Amino acid sequence: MKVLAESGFCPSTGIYHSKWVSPLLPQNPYLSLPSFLLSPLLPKTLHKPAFIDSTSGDSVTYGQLRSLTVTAACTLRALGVKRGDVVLIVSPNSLHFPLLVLGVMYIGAIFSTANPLHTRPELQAQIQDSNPILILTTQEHKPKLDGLISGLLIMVQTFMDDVLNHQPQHHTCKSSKVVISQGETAALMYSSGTTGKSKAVVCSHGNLIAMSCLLSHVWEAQAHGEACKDVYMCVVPLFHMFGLSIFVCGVLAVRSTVVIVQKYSIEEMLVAVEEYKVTRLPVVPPIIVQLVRLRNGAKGVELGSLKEVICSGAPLGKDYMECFSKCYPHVRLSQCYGLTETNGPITLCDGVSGRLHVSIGRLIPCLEAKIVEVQTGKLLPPLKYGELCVRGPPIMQGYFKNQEATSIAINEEGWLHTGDLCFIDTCGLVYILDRIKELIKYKAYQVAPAELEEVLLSHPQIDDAAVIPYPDEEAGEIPMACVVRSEASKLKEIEIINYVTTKVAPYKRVRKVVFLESIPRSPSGKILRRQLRALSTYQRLEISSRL
Ligand SMILES: CC(C)(COP(=O)(O)OP(=O)(O)OC[C@H]1O[C@@H](n2cnc3c(N)ncnc32)[C@H](O)[C@@H]1OP(=O)(O)O)[C@@H](O)C(=O)NCCC(=O)NCCSC(=O)/C=C/c1ccc(O)cc1
Repeated sequence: MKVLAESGFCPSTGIYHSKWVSPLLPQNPYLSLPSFLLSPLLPKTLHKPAFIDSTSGDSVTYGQLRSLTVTAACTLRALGVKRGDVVLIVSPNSLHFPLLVLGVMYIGAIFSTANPLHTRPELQAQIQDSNPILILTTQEHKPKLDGLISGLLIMVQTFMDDVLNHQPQHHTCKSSKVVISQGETAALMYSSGTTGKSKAVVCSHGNLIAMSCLLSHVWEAQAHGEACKDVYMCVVPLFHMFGLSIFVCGVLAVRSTVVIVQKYSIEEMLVAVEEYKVTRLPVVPPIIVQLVRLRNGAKGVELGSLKEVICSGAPLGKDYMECFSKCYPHVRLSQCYGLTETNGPITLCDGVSGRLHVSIGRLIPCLEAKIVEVQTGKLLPPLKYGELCVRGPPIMQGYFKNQEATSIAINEEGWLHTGDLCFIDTCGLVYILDRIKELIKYKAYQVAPAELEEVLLSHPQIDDAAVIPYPDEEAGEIPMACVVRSEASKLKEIEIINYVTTKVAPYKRVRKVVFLESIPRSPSGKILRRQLRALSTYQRLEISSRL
């Protein structure tokens, strides 16, 4: 088997291999994510802050994180949470969030999250699917959850008060430590996948341990063994995989510090970057857009400590990349790419510079990729584009209780379909051209058209509907509804927008409507989304010619 050194492509198998030497992943089959991340702590790490709250300045050191994880685990046990039980967290970012993740996983329970902006019916659907025994939430979000669960509903603050009050007893808890195998489920993280409604991704301890090791391997190489000196800022949600993988798996593995921002605003972020001398800032494209606008608005932001801004979660326009580099010449802008289904980033820009930053980087160690021609299934060599499929240790176990969706996403050989149209160049750099999957990305949040179509069809005056992405400078894309009104209906755009608004989380709102005679469908009834997207392009041309 001959692998081409530059691209990592093997012509005889059609597989692309990571160019990184694979680090040895932990071989012990009985290892949990918390034990892997926190067991061996050097004396100098014990007193180093792992997490800092940007507003209050409160912090949790690595030593405290370890002991509080054990106490949180004991407190959960005392509440009746057992191995295999699901614990759902409905909370925005906070200093306690990572501790809750680790505490739940420490006793072999399963950690799950929901966006706190979800409506009561959206939360109810998720609760019915994962059946949590305990929900931890905040006062603000409690009313939406009251009565939805037969188990316990506890405030994060109350839970934390309990944890902090019981700390001295943690030795008794330690003695009852559970032996957890790498194959056990650690988390259920919801994702729309390539099609349909939200589904729970089953993440094993082994998946998350692999992600931690692989991120740490690349970051250490990039920082010449001094990755612990970096200070990260967390402005993206920890309840999604992008945030969770970077700020819990990656950062703890390299023993860096994370400054957590509870509620994002560009002003708060910039003040905190300066105050805490942040060096690496993972963001999503709308934040880059805001940073560029701010600089163009001549506000004096220097971001002197910042070395790298890492953008992911949705496509970043080339123009904005160029503007950003002009506005902030001392800051390297790089991209990375991953899915909830890959448990975090699977490509990283490891120091690429110049024009190459339009690439999403190279495959992380231990990852294999294929570029598959969509029509024929043929495997393609460098510079030819097709669907990116990936295989390796961080790839999910499957979708929870959903064999059908799992077998569509992952084939028998373990290849995950990403639903993204990509090519890999002769140097092994990966580029995304387009999305084959149905997803819409509003501010890098996933919006599943099928979910909004169901809401639209529930309106008595709507006969048929389809939802497609419509480009938007600030949000990346907005959901646009194509609607067929029932006969004699005079339903207006604003009425439809308001109707959907009452039923879904704010980021899923339909923000534009067009009325059609019919929705183009295949003979089997499938919406022909490409045709509709062409129509949306036509609409834009029409609008701009009228301006
Ligand atoms: C920081 C952002 C960019 C901006 O925040 P924002 O502008 O303050 O707004 P929000 O997003 O918090 O809120 C959305 C909407 O809800 C509204 N909202 C707010 N709270 C309220 C309220 N209490 N009442 C009613 N309305 C409200 C808010 O005003 C806003 O409305 P609008 O202005 O119309 O957009 C935020 O959108 C954000 O964090 N986006 C990132 C999302 C994200 O993490 N995506 C990744 C998903 S996981 C995944 O798919 C991939 C995994 C992955 C893995 C590895 C990788 O490398 C890459 C990816």
